[in-house]
Amino acid sequence: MIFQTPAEFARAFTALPRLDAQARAAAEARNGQLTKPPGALGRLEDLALWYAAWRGEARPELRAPQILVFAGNHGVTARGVSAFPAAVTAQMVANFEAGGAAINQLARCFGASMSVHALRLDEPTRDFTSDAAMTPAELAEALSTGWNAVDPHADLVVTGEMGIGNTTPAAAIAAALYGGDAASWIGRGTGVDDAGLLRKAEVVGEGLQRHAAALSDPLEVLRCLGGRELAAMAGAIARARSLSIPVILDGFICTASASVLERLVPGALDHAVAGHVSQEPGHARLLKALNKEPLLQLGLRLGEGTGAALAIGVLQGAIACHSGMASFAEAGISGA
Ligand SMILES: Cc1cc2ncn([C@H]3O[C@H](COP(=O)(O)O)[C@@H](O)[C@H]3O)c2cc1C
Ligand SMILES: O=C(O)c1cccnc1
Repeated sequence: MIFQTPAEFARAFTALPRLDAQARAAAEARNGQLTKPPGALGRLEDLALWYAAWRGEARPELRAPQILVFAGNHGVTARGVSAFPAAVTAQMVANFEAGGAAINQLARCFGASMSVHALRLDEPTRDFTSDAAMTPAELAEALSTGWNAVDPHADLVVTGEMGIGNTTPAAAIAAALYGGDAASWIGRGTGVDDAGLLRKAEVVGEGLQRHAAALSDPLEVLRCLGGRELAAMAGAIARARSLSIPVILDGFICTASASVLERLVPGALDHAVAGHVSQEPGHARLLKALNKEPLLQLGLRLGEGTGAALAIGVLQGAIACHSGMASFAEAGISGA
């Protein structure tokens, strides 16, 4: 599907499939019989039930996790908002393709397929303090790239990103969607110093002011303040929902992209869990706003999908226990 306009995307992202309540009930009944004290596997139990409900199976398996890494460049880097030069985005894409990045190692660890999608790296989005980051056609193209990248046969999707400067648009999107001043949503990203932090707050504040009239529409928030890789992540997460494929969200940037969908259609992220909470201070705040409890807290501040990839391991464990354990009756074990 190629969306010509953001409105076409919005039309495709309506009448979303719901979780399978029957499968969930059957999975819950099964969970109650397994050879452990009730609730002893803690959040792993909730995780297995969530996965079963979205896969429509009482005893699901996780066979084909798909990691999608989207890359984009940002005009706002001219404002000195990152500790690294914009050229690093393309250099890291080459590193992903050569298998040398953190996400490559984690994808291999957890048996996930991984693909990298560079979005017009030689055409950075416009600096959002002076102009909308993208035209409607550019936004539609990036949403389409993400939408089409999802393998309909995948049974789990993780979206990651690479884009020097992109903690700044992520903060701007979060502020536009959930309110609060710019300073409360920014963080050090790749490691900017105190002066860099002040610049980021200023830049986000200017962007919010510049586009104030447009910010009641979530797709306009994404178009005016976002970036191509953020839009592609939103497109992929939306497509996964339309296919009832569960999603693990990564860090601040991924979660900011996903928030656009939740604002567009309340409940749009019911098929998604938060893989981790990153060091970027806005991330914990955004997860609270979305009412999502992160699975891991490891002090990561990398992106690329790394935190979500690690959480694939947790989900694998949850599903292995749920679907593989014996019941009390099968094992001949006495109940409480
Ligand atoms: C070598 C390198 C690899 C990365 N992988 C992810 N990021 C992360 O850092 C960037 C966001 O931080 P900021 O807004 O401060 O630029 C994004 O590219 C993100 O994916 C990286 C950054 C660098 C330098
Ligand atoms: O939370 C994230 O995803 C993140 C934080 C810092 C840099 N890159 C990504």
